[in-house]
Amino acid sequence: MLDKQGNGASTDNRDNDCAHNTVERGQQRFKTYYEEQELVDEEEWNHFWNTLFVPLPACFWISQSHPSSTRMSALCKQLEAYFSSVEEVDSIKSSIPYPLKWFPNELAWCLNISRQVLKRDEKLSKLHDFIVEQNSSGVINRQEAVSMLPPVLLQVQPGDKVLDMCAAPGSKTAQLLDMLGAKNYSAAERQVCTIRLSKDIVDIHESLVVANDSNLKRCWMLIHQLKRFSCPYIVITNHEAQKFPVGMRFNRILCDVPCSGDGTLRKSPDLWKRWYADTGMNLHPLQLAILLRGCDLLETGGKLVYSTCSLNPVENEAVVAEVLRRRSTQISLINVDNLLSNLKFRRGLTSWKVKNNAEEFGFFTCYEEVPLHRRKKIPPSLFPKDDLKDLGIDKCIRILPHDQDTGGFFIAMFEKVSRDTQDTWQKLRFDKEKAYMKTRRISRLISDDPFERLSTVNISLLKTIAYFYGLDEELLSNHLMTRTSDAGRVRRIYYLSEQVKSIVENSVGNLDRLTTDDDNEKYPYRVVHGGIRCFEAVDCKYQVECPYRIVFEGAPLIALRMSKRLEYVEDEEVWNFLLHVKDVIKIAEIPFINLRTSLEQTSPGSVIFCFTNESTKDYLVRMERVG
Ligand SMILES: C[S@@+](CC[C@H](N)C(=O)[O-])C[C@H]1O[C@@H](n2cnc3c(N)ncnc32)[C@H](O)[C@@H]1O
Repeated sequence: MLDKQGNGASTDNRDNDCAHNTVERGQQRFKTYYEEQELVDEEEWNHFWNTLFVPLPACFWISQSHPSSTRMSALCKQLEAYFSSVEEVDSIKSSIPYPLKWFPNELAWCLNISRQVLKRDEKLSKLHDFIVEQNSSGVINRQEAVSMLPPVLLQVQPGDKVLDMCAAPGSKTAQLLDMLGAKNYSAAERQVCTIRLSKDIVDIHESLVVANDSNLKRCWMLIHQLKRFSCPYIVITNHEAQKFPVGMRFNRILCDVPCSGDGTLRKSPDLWKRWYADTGMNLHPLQLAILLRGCDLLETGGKLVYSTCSLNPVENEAVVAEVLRRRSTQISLINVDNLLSNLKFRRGLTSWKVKNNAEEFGFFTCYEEVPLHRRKKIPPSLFPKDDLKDLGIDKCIRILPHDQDTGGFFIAMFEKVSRDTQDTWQKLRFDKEKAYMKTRRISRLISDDPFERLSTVNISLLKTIAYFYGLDEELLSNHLMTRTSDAGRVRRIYYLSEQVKSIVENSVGNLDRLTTDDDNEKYPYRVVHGGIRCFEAVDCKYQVECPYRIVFEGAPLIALRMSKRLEYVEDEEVWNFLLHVKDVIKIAEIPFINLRTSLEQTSPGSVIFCFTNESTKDYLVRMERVG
């Protein structure tokens, strides 16, 4: 291993220790590369370098959409005060929580202690258990501090159309959904089937969040991560972001591209042995293509955040500068200083060198130095040019690990200042047609069950549900969809907002119904998931009028519109009683006469109780009468 000064430190078994050697070589490559880039001043180097070997503090953000968020914020402040007053125990003293000053409303906190120590130190076991519990119940979300920055900058508002181009595993999408006001239901709430009746869910339908990732398995991770937000306006798509279908425009785009990730070396020291300058260079064309497509998908006046957890200028400034050149009349960089007061950051670099991989310690300073036979692999866009100041590259920001005890990160924020030029538009149309033809060819290979309107697949089922729950037939007809065209095989029924519906109706599975010459912007999306599940089939052993129950996620949305099987309850005792019902209870054993009578008069199927008492207001309980 290198010592903290970056010199080779000898260990007795070094020659035999292959793993150590590979780590050491990675560290040496990193050191040579970034010293050459003059990422930090010479006198700062040791501080920067040493920090890379210190584990990261544990950080989390508090979900503002969670009913316990106010309580949690207050608790963090109390903990801060309490820990500050404890004197004798070092591990406790050093774990004083502190709020991230740049995060709005003091909703993000760090403990001055790594996750590993928090796990191991017995004195901190209660704190550790508490954090794990709060994390699994969705009140807090553990995330590296710098990785919380892009959603903070995007400042999404209800009504926004948001695209997260490389979204998996979804920590930033979760933050975006939380900011949009999507309701976040805790595991505990799920267990007891209690949910908040959220009136604003009606008003936020106009929002749209498309979470995309090119890796299908990681799209499934996205579904898992995001399902705690009961949200009719989310779509998860599976595209290479650089080829994301053009047509629909977004006013907020997150472009958190795949990168070499050397800003995460503190969290994942394993990366040292895989650290090569080539990684960043090889990713540069993909990052450039994704960002270009992002800019093309942006509405005029819309904002896009480009981010990487890499320190490497070829993945950062070089990509941003090239996009500014190629879309010079349409986009510009935004100065983020005012949005991030209290955050220490460095301005975008205006000079860097490109690694010459033919030589161990060689660098090119300009494109002209690249031999002709290697120019195919080393594009000119990797190099700094004289125009960087004019392009405003200093508006990009780089967060260095030693400045405030974080990981490394890079961010550039763009605004679309004018519409696409005719040229860009022609090219996009061409891309679109190519994508359409290609998707047509491969569509038979994709086992993608298309979304179908329930009204088309099985209108009598729709009518049964509408009648049974007292729901408006027209509303259901407009929003309910299922993923089969076989009337007899409908198991899950989803509620999709208008915009989500229009996306899924343009999906690969519906390809045969699309045409490219349609001015209505038809293009095939590959939809993995959309909207919110509301009903599912039950295989009943007893007689039911409607064999479809209301599922947990969809209940707040559906309950608001039900005129049957919905009871308002004031008595707080009933609430406490229902919370503690385990599994099945006999109606005759219910100690509350009103509740008992009401259930006796209700036929089998889902029933929803809404609570009106001050302390339980806006919560509801979903129960099944099973016989
Ligand atoms: C840096 S991670 C994104 C992290 C994510 N934004 C979050 O906060 O949880 C990059 C993601 O990009 C995906 N990816 C890689 N190449 C892609 C491409 N061409 N188009 C879209 N996604 C891609 C990877 O599967 C990976 O999930």
